[in-house]
Amino acid sequence: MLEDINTVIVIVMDTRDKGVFLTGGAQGLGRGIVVKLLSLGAKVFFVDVDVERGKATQVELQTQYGADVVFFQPADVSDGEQHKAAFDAAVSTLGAVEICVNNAGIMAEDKWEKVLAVNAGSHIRGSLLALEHMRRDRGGRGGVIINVASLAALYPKSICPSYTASKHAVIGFTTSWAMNPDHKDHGVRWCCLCPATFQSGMVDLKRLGDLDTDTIAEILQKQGFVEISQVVEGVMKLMRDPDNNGAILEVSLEKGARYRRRQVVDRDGVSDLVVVDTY
Ligand SMILES: NC(=O)C1=CN([C@@H]2O[C@H](COP(=O)(O)OP(=O)(O)OC[C@H]3O[C@@H](n4cnc5c(N)ncnc54)[C@H](O)[C@@H]3O)[C@@H](O)[C@H]2O)C=CC1
Ligand SMILES: CCCCCC(=O)/C=C/[C@H]1C=CC(=O)[C@@H]1CCCCCCC(=O)O
Repeated sequence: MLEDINTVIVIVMDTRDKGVFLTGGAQGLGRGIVVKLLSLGAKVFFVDVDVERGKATQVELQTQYGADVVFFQPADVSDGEQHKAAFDAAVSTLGAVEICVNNAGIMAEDKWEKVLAVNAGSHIRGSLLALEHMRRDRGGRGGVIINVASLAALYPKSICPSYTASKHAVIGFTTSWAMNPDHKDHGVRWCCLCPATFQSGMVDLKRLGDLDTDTIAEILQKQGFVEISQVVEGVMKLMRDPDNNGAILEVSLEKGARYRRRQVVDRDGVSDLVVVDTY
């Protein structure tokens, strides 16, 4: 029992008064993460391209948690200027950003350039903005960057190749920065989240382009959905676990939350990174 109480205290202290910047917070997983962080005492600045839904979410959450702890700014994060302006506004509003969650994403195989710009481009830009601001060797406070990828980042998915490519890019970028030789001086942890399918605005078969929606609906029905609350807990685990720089956390219905390790192996004198199983 005492152990349980201590655990709760550690979690609360970890996020209380921390400044959070999150993309795609108006609905779905992003909104779930915002709500959880507010309930743990963090201050959250979120952006979304869906202005109406973003404003409604802000009003609802300000009523529940207070007008001085949650802020919304409309921004299309596939546009570099809008994204940077929003990040800068978050820093001046919150004082500092210590947690950055790059979450905004789309599934639209008939618009592959947009898919890459949002799912990969905005995660890369958001991470670089956050690193520059957070890094201790340049006067920042350190922090954690969480990039929302997908199980589709770890396997090929024949029904959504562009989406899958965008998510593979997120893993490659995030784990590469985690291996930076100056990482300890930066004081910034790099993490990836790889959830299985969950019910959200994205699971709208009309948005998958020309694909056979009946087949996909059948696959999804058979696979089942992980709960958003389980995925949010995965994000909290990534934030809390102190020694998980470079972590890839998978969250699935069958296996729950489990880390996947990438390891450096030496094959014939050539160093290589491979995904190995869980720990
Ligand atoms: N729903 C699922 O089954 C899974 C989703 N994911 C990932 O989780 C993340 C969140 O997705 P969901 O909550 O499912 O989707 P969602 O569609 O419910 O929410 C995504 C939010 O991102 C916003 N957004 C989209 N493009 C944007 C842009 N250019 N600028 C700013 N905001 C933008 C949307 O307006 C929306 O509010 C995405 O990165 C997605 O790829 C990962 C695995 C499974
Ligand atoms: C097990 C695949 C995990 C992919 C999860 C994801 O990032 C996106 C999920 C979906 C969003 C809208 C959809 O319709 C999604 C499902 C498409 C993936 C179906 C995978 C079927 C397969 O295993 O090949």
